[in-house]
Amino acid sequence: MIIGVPREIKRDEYRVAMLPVGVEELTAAGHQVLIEAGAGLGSGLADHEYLEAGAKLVASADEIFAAADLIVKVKEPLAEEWPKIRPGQIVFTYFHFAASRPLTEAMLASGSICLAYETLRDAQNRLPLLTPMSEVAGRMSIQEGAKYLERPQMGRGILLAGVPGVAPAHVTVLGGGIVGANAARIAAGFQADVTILDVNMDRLRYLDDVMPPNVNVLFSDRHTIRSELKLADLVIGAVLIPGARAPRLVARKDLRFMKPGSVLIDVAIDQGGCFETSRPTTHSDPVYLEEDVLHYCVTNMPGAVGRTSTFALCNVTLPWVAMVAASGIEKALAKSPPLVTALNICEGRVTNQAVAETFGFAYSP
Ligand SMILES: NC(=O)C1=CN([C@@H]2O[C@H](COP(=O)(O)OP(=O)(O)OC[C@H]3O[C@@H](n4cnc5c(N)ncnc54)[C@H](O)[C@@H]3O)[C@@H](O)[C@H]2O)C=CC1
Ligand SMILES: CC(=O)C(=O)O
Repeated sequence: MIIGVPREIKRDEYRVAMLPVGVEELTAAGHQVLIEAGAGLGSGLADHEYLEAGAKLVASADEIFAAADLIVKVKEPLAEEWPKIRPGQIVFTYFHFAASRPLTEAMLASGSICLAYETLRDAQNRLPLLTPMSEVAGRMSIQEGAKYLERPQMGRGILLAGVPGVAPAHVTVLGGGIVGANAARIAAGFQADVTILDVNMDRLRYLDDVMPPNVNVLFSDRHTIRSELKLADLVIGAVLIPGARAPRLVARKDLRFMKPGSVLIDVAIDQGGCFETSRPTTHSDPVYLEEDVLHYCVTNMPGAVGRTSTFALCNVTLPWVAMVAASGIEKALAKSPPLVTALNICEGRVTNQAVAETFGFAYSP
């Protein structure tokens, strides 16, 4: 199979979808890997490392999209990439379809086969291709939150840890999954006073067992969220209903409960965001004020720490790329139930129920 790895073109995206070791493994298995020149530079991976591993370096994304049977990417295809995607071409990447009707319509029209990292579920019901980036974003959310709580960054001038005689910050984490648990652990390490809210009681019991003593867990409902907003200096939005648009847990009118200069980090923005006032931002221009509350809504947080994130992502994606390349898409889907859960769009049909329901499209199981 011909596998193509284009350079990511999303703003401030420094990840690449394949490591040189991946190229070596795939070429040893008889496949050809095309990589766009410079694709790895943001992650500190030079072209010659890919060449030495057996890749063919190509000058433009056009050549990759024209030749490859399987495109392996990091972020969702952007509008300028849509016309390059061909009927029957397999595209394996983060899509987050529920956050974008235009992207969903474009991929339906392309006739391509869209495998989304973020919905692939393993036999234990986990999301193994989302997890590493959620670990990165969860940990990063606290370092970004700490920075934007500083007064020169428009925050309320709060040190997460406090000092002897002055209380630490209160950090509220909405959603206690991978992002939430990683955020809570880092915030707790900073000595902040942390609360995690979730609707899954088993998850709350687990978090209660494993988290340090400065982390409390609460059931997530409207009243508890409102009480937390009154206390919080920093709120992390980390809820997920796989495939679906993120539930809106905080309305604009709820922001009046918050202290001016407090900070919201909406990690769930890639699925549309869990605050009514969230809108996507970039690493170059990450924050804005709404109702005196600072919002940080970067859709590709791990992109800023490209080297860490590229290794973490490629470690988990390579076996799936290798499987699709070895078997072809039909056989791979037939033998791998997890791969079926990654299939969101197939040659003009929506094959993920949550995506179909989000936009009112017919669902083709
Ligand atoms: N902005 C970015 O760069 C990145 C964003 N993400 C996003 O972060 C989000 C969270 O991802 P994960 O932690 O991996 O998901 P996860 O599935 O591990 O955790 C989500 C948690 O939300 C909980 N939840 C659902 N509805 C809730 C509600 N109404 N109230 C409270 N909790 C609720 C679930 O029970 C679950 O524990 C996803 O949208 C993911 O795509 C992940 C990585 C990078
Ligand atoms: C999960 C995701 O969309 C990202 O890592 O950018």
